[in-house]
Amino acid sequence: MANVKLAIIYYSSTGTNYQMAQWAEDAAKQEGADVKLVRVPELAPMEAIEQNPAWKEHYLATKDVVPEAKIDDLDWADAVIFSVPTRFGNVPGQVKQFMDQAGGLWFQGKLVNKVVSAMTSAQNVHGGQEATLLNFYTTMFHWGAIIAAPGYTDDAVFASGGNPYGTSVSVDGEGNMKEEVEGGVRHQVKRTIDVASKFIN
Ligand SMILES: Cc1cc2nc3c(=O)[nH]c(=O)nc-3n(C[C@H](O)[C@H](O)[C@H](O)COP(=O)(O)O)c2cc1C
Repeated sequence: MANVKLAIIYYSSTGTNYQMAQWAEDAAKQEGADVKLVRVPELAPMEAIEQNPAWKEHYLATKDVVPEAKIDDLDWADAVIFSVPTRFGNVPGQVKQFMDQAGGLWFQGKLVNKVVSAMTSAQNVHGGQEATLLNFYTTMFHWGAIIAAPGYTDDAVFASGGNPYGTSVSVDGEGNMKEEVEGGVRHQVKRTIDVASKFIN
């Protein structure tokens, strides 16, 4: 039985989605998947990043440590976990720019049947987490991808706030997560790998 090739593609300004992506990486390794953890390239000018100390600190801490996501990672992967923060109920421009480069793969039909699942964060408890995930999944419909949303398939979903579209968390002004969502992340990854394994073997 071949291992599922799982790309974990995240964007994070201040570390929340990086933490979620790291939990996802650990869970995927425990499931025996071939895992790539990659970050969506930063597009903001350094002057903007420097105005937010938390953003600057996270950017400098990860820029030479975590490989940048490449469109080839989408081609390589059987399954993809995305983790992206909420920007006014949608994905950050950095993520949109990355996804917009997938046109070539899409045209060749190479995104069909990718098994995908997404996670997010926002500052407020009701800050648009569900909207961000639904807006993101619209692109997945266009790919012909198979969305392995958590639904209510495990107690870990309820314990993580009960978002059936994908694990989501809220963060306070200091960047601390307000809910315990690690269990939800781990369940979402396991479910994504389980679904993907049905397509590759
Ligand atoms: C331009 C911008 C728009 C944002 N919009 C929202 C929003 O609509 N609702 C909300 O609760 N938080 C909003 N946030 C807060 C981010 O979602 C939050 O900082 C992010 O989830 C933290 O994730 P990170 O640490 O991985 O960057 C916004 C932040 C920025 C910079």
